[in-house]
Amino acid sequence: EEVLDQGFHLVEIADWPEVPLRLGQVSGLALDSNDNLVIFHRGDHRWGLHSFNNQYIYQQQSLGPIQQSTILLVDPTKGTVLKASGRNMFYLPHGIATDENDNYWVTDVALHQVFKLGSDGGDKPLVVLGQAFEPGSDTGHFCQPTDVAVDPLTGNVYVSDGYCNARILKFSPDGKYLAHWGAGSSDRRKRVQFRIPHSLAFLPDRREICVADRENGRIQCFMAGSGEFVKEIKKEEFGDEVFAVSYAPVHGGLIYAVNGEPPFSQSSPRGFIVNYTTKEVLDSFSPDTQEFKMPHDIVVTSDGTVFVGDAATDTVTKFISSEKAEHRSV
Ligand SMILES: O=C(N[C@@H](O)C(=O)O)c1ccccc1
Repeated sequence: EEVLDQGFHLVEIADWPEVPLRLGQVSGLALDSNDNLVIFHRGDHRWGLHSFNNQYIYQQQSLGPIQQSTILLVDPTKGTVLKASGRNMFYLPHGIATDENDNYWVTDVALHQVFKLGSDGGDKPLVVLGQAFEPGSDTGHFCQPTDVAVDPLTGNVYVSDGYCNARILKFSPDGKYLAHWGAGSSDRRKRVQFRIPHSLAFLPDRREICVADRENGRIQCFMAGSGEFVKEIKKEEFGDEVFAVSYAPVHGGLIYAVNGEPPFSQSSPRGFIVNYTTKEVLDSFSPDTQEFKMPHDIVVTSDGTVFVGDAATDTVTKFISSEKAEHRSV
């Protein structure tokens, strides 16, 4: 029978960007207050099997920081670079988020640090959290922190920490430690043992923070104020790993996610749109031109345009809903 088409089917815009962006590993994506795309990439640095020793100490410090601009502000329609920054600061970029004033919050897994950068593109950070190149698990250290999300109402900052910790921390807008939960959670009822909390999404209409609990192949959502567990979204379609999560406060709340390559890679990773309330998978999508290899972050604009950054193909792919695609002037 004709499946009710709620217009959630996403199709790739193959002619975006108009000019190649010459990216390194794309680790993080964000949107600014004008729905411009922010890309956080690794230039000529790559995260490989020998990047860290077994104490999580970065082994390539001698390479120095990435000399290319690691933060690109990109026009969502053309793909042209509006502003480039983040030179000579980072070693292994990972997550990025914007706050209400279009400041950037970023994480670097080699530095084990979190930075707040002014939107003027100045390279002197406004806030630095953690100790350079020093992994740790107290409130002044991170271990390969993966992402940041900002509560637009309070300005509070959430950090998912990380590959070698298993927790979410909460800071004030100026970087004061407020709370954390995760491994050893205070919420005994719902053990929240994360296995690589890899990506964060703030839900402004629900005042929740959701995390892509990567190796558990699930998304978990918590009350932003208390850290109290709210719900878990774990779908057969996700397979073993969920790499990133994003959210649109429309149609009752839509969760966007990308998964990891299934074992023995019989199929390629995909993007998913899930109804937050019913947990129903409304659509799954992948590029027509080049299959996803390691889709690493995903963002959705206010008009439903989706961007996915891939840390293995070094690309960003743009998708719009098929109904919009039909009306595109060619
Ligand atoms: O997960 C990994 N990488 C990606 O998430 C990333 O590049 O952020 C990774 C893990 C171990 C060794 C090498 C890479």
